[in-house]
Amino acid sequence: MDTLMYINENRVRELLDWDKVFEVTEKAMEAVARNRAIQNARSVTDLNQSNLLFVMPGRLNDNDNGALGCKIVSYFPQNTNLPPLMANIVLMDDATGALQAVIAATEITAWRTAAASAVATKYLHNENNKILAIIGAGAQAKIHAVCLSYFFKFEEVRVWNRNEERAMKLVAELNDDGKSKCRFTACGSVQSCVADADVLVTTTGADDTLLKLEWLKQDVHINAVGVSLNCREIDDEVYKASNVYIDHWEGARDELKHLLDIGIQFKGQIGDLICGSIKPPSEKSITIFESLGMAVEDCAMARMIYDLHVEKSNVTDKRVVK
Ligand SMILES: NC(=O)C1=CN([C@@H]2O[C@H](COP(=O)(O)OP(=O)(O)OC[C@H]3O[C@@H](n4cnc5c(N)ncnc54)[C@H](O)[C@@H]3O)[C@@H](O)[C@H]2O)C=CC1
Ligand SMILES: O=C([O-])C1=[NH+]CCC1
Repeated sequence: MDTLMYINENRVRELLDWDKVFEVTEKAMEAVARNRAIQNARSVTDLNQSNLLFVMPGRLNDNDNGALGCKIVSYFPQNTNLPPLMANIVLMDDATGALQAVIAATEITAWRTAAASAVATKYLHNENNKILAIIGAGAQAKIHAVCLSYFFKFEEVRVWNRNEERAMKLVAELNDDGKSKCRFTACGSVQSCVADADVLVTTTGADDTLLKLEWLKQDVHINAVGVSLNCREIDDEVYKASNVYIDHWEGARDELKHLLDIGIQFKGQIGDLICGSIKPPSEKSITIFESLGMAVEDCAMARMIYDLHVEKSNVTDKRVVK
């Protein structure tokens, strides 16, 4: 009988660990700069100007984390009983292209996106990180609060959301969790949230501008995570005053045309910083990591989860479709 190996969200959650996810994500970002990754610009299907379908194929050439895979992500922002963003990865045998497993990737997407921001923060703003400001209070906001407070010594993590109640609910949850020593607070305005912030994360994908240059510290690092067809959550003046980094050129040329159109020249990929082929700015300046998300990060994560699952479950027959 044919059997399909499906690794579900609960099992994926059991196997995730921040140090490992950071290592795998950093290696995938580095592999992009070393030309050991294949990923074209992804396909983004506009279902109705709000709901989106992303198809993200990639291949990562790496002894430990190498993989061939394709992630399919749906983003239905109005979902209430289901997560707005849901994803699955089809993992294939690198040598033959045969199907190996289908892996639930909603958690993977959250974790590797936050880990990519942590990697970017490590290379662009590794010191004096006291205040973290997060714009938005959805899945990405929550996972960034958890991840960045795990890797950096923030004293305070502030959250702003257009619906303040949701921000208050999220910070109550984070404070109750007790895993982090820092204080989580909700703010009534974007301006009060970002004032004096050392690191900032934007997670709304809003098509109206939320973030103004005059509110920001002169050397704040921004992880710009929101992605939508018309994402404008950061004002053009902020980009013009900043050193802007990307995760991969193929995606940036396709999905960040609006920034190229206003004359922004990207300084390079985060992987280039990891390899040392480019250096972070020597002068005090605002830095932005314009995160789109990469298929090869998902390939690396899928390989990690598959290997851990097989090892820990004593799976003897690794073939999926017989
Ligand atoms: N860079 C990357 O690798 C990834 C980026 N994303 C993007 O991150 C964003 C957030 O994803 P999730 O947290 O899963 O979504 P979510 O739906 O759980 O959270 C979105 C948050 O943004 C707020 N928001 C939405 N529209 C807004 C507006 N016009 N003004 C102010 N606030 C607004 C919502 O109130 C909510 O707090 C999306 O744009 C998604 O496409 C998601 C996964 C990976
Ligand atoms: O990389 C990713 O998975 C996504 N980026 C934007 C929405 C989903």
